[in-house]
Amino acid sequence: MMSIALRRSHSVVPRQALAAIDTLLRHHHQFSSFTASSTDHEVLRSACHGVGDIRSFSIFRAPQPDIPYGFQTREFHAKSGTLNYRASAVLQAEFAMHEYSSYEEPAKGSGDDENLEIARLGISEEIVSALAKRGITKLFPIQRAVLEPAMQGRDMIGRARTGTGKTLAFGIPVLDKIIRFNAKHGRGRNPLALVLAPTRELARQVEKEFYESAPSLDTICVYGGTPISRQMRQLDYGVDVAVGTPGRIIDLLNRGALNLSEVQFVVIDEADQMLQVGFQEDVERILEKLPQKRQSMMFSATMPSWIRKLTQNYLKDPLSIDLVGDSDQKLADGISLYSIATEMYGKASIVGPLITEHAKGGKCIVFTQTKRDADRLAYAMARNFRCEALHGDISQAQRERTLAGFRDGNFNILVATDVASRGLDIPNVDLVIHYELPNNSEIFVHRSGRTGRAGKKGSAILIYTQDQSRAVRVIERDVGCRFTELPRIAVEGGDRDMFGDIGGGGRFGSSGGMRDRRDSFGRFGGPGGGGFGRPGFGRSNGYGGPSTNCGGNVGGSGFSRSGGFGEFGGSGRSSQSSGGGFGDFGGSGRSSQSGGGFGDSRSSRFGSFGSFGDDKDKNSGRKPF
Ligand SMILES: Nc1ncnc2c1ncn2[C@@H]1O[C@H](COP(=O)(O)OP(=O)(O)OP(=O)(O)O)[C@@H](O)[C@H]1O
Repeated sequence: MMSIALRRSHSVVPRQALAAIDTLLRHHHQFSSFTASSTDHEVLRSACHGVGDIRSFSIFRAPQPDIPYGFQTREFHAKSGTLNYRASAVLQAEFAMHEYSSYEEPAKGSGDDENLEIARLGISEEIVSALAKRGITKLFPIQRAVLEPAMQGRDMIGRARTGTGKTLAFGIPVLDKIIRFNAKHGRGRNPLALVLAPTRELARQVEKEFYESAPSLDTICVYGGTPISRQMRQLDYGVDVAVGTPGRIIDLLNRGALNLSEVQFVVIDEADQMLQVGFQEDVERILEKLPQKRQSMMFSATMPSWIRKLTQNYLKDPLSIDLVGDSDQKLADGISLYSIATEMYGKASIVGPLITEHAKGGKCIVFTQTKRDADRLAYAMARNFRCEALHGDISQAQRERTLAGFRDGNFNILVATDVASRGLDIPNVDLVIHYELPNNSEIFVHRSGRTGRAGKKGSAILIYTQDQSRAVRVIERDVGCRFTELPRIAVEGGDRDMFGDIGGGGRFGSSGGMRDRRDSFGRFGGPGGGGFGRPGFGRSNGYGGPSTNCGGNVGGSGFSRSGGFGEFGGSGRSSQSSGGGFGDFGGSGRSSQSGGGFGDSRSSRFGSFGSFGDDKDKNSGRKPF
């Protein structure tokens, strides 16, 4: 109880005081003799005596009618434990089930529209007004479909097109139930809801959406790459909803910082991506730790066997809500699709003109396959555009800054790997460019779905080379779409200057300059320095397999780079010592394409385009982000 009360002080208490609070929290086991009837004041006093330094807390103001001790306190559900936390998980779950089964859907209005009006659906006033402030007054179809069964406590597995509001589909019922529960039983320390997301960015976004929809609730977002101590402290203060990536959640469980015994709602968002990023085991371990009596909801774009297994093992009589179904069209309606053919060496050069013509000054995301490509392309484009790269090798803090900058319009072009392809909700992205074909049709749908969100319009352009035409047809078939073919764009500088138009190919061929870019671009035949034979490089069949990233070690001279390629020419293996750097593109081991070397890595991926529609990235076993 005390620690929860202290949590609220975070925003008003100076750092020294927080340090003292931390000390206090570390010693809170000493206060287990406090009775349920202790007032906050008594608790604090006793606590301060407990650590022998009441002066540390002189910043706490005298009790005021509504803000005792200068910070808000948290009311508790039940007076059960020594620390005055709410009742046991079992009891609570019983409360919850009882309570939620009493939810009655309001009488249906006469028109469809009325049934979508959020204010008329019996949802907590707090949520209704928070959503209204954000301009959200009517439910989207997936939200309408989920609301009633979710309010009745049904487990479910849901699916809907990108950008159609899945987060609020599960968010509204979960938040509403917690608000009702807290109103009746007071608030507790351990989370009542747990949301698992496959990426940090997605977790943050879900938490933001939750927080903005029910500001009175305490939400926490936990993920790796950020100090765990802060998250532990926040958990100690008490939360209503925990959102996070499975890895960090396991870490917090192992440290005893996260107690899932009171979780009543669990949501697995983007469940199939959990599989792709290798979180299966963690997800299952977490699910094992949850109380049996709970409501489970899962959202997944596809149903690979692991998801089916999860559904069978962890969901009770789940309802399937599928707003995509076998419908041919898998993309949201507002997205116009274009394709454009180019030579491999000309790809980078046409990105600029495409952006100028189709994004019209608005936001654009360019998707590459590899982190290195994202860096190189962003670097090259930065000459003419405000643009940044986003991928998994960039530190978490920088990733967050980059996303915030993109959201806020500080720059308009994001060059990203598939780390940004799923779930990210960035308002008003006008254009998505598939600089390289995605590994499969699902990824195509997710990447394209970064535009045309929430009923808005947008465009997606797929850049392909002639020998990838078949793969383009496969996407059309799988996604149920048809690309409008754009006229080819003439590439200035011919095949010797693939980055010429956007970044100045000459720069990258030289041996000076930035390490990363220097070797990358030099390798690929920038006129200033690389210039080794594209054809030879292009025809290097059979490289690939478990390649390691060695580009950074390659020196600036064309000689060493071309030496590297020699290594790749048919060795089937790249290694750090080979000096080639081609390993960055860790392809499938099937390069069928001749032409620019840069292109080879990609063509290698799509040499195996038969993997379209599969669950897994079959290309290299490496994650693209
Ligand atoms: N009922 C609504 N009215 C207006 N806007 C909404 C509504 N519901 C959600 N939105 C907005 O629509 C956008 C897309 O929602 P969300 O990110 O939940 O989509 P999604 O279906 O999860 O997409 P993805 O499949 O790409 O993850 C968000 O900006 C969200 O705030």
